[in-house]
Amino acid sequence: MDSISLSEVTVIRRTHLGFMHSFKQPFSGVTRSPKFCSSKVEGSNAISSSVSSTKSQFGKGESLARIADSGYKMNGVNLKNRTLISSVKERLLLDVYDDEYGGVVVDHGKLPSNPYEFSSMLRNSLLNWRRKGKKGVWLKLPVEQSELVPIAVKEGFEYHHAEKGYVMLTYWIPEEEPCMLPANASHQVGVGGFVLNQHKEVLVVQEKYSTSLNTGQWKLPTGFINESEEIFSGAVREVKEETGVDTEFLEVIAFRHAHNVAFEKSDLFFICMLKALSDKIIIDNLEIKAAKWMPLVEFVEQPMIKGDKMFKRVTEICEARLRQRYCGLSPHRLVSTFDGRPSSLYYNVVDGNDDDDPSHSTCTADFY
Ligand SMILES: NC(=O)C1=CN([C@@H]2O[C@H](COP(=O)(O)OP(=O)(O)OC[C@H]3O[C@@H](n4cnc5c(N)ncnc54)[C@H](O)[C@@H]3O)[C@@H](O)[C@H]2O)C=CC1
Repeated sequence: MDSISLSEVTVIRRTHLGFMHSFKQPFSGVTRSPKFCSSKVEGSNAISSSVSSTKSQFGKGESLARIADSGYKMNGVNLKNRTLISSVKERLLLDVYDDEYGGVVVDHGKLPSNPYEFSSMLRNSLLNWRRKGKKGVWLKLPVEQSELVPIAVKEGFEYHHAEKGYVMLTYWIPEEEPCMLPANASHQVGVGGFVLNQHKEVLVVQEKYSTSLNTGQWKLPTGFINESEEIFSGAVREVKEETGVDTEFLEVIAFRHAHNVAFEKSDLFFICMLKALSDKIIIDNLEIKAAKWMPLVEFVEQPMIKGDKMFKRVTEICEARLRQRYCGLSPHRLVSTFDGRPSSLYYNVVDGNDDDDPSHSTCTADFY
């Protein structure tokens, strides 16, 4: 770990005590004393005078290591050896690891439980990171330590994203450079299942909750995929959950990209063709009012389908696929050296005579 300069220690001690002083009441989260950010606080004089006399002895920027070697005593703490210094430094700075972009990620497993300690360590760490030329700071605060959130915000951290168990905050240090931290995830991902049975009937549902425009309309089963879930398995799961029908995923037939759909987030909606493996319908009463098999010709003639450019086009594409005049995308599991992880690449092979992998042809799959 790097040494920390005396001038930094001055600031550290002053801000730490200043913070402690401002909390005469038990820590209360958002409400805080106006003295929170003040460095001119009662009790800091003794420290600054004692440190300034040390400054004249060692000069500005002198390292703690040298002070320790000299057996210097500061505020009753005898800094007489490096072990002690290292323990002082450990208490002063948050544990972090470097990221690959010149920034740091705070180790959330080693956050101090005491808010006062956290505040002090965060300030000291910011000074230290700034001095080292660090760029972005990622600070994940678990819900069990939510009392630390207002402290970080007060120090200039911004919300990046939140999940049930934590909030992630970020801080961009270089004032002269634009913030390069990537924004939070911008999209939700939905799936819709076009399921046909051997009688050329489409599986359709009526949603329990819908806009007045959609009320009573028969539509394809739709839903959202879960975190770490594949599009192909999400589509099969959604159809099964809503209707009880088992299916096999065949192809992504098209996808729609829309913006400002859910709390300013965009929406990617993958329309998937699935092969029915069972017929029996058991609806999910929580989400679905009714479900049934509807003849394809009847489905196409519905006013909501005929009168809507998007639904009409989707249906036309599905029909073209049934006539084998169109080819969707099927998933292929691959491991890339880029990240060493398996992932799904969706593509098709038009003529089926691909020397590399003829089985990749997707246009010949049967639907029923
Ligand atoms: N529903 C439709 O007619 C259409 C849906 N899509 C796409 O399908 C995908 C999934 O959308 P939908 O099935 O409409 O999802 P949705 O908005 O109906 O949500 C799915 C289910 O989550 C629950 N839910 C959602 N928000 C809730 C809330 N605020 N409070 C309580 N429960 C809530 C409900 O049980 C709901 O049935 C999206 O990508 C969307 O763009 C595309 C075109 C039409």
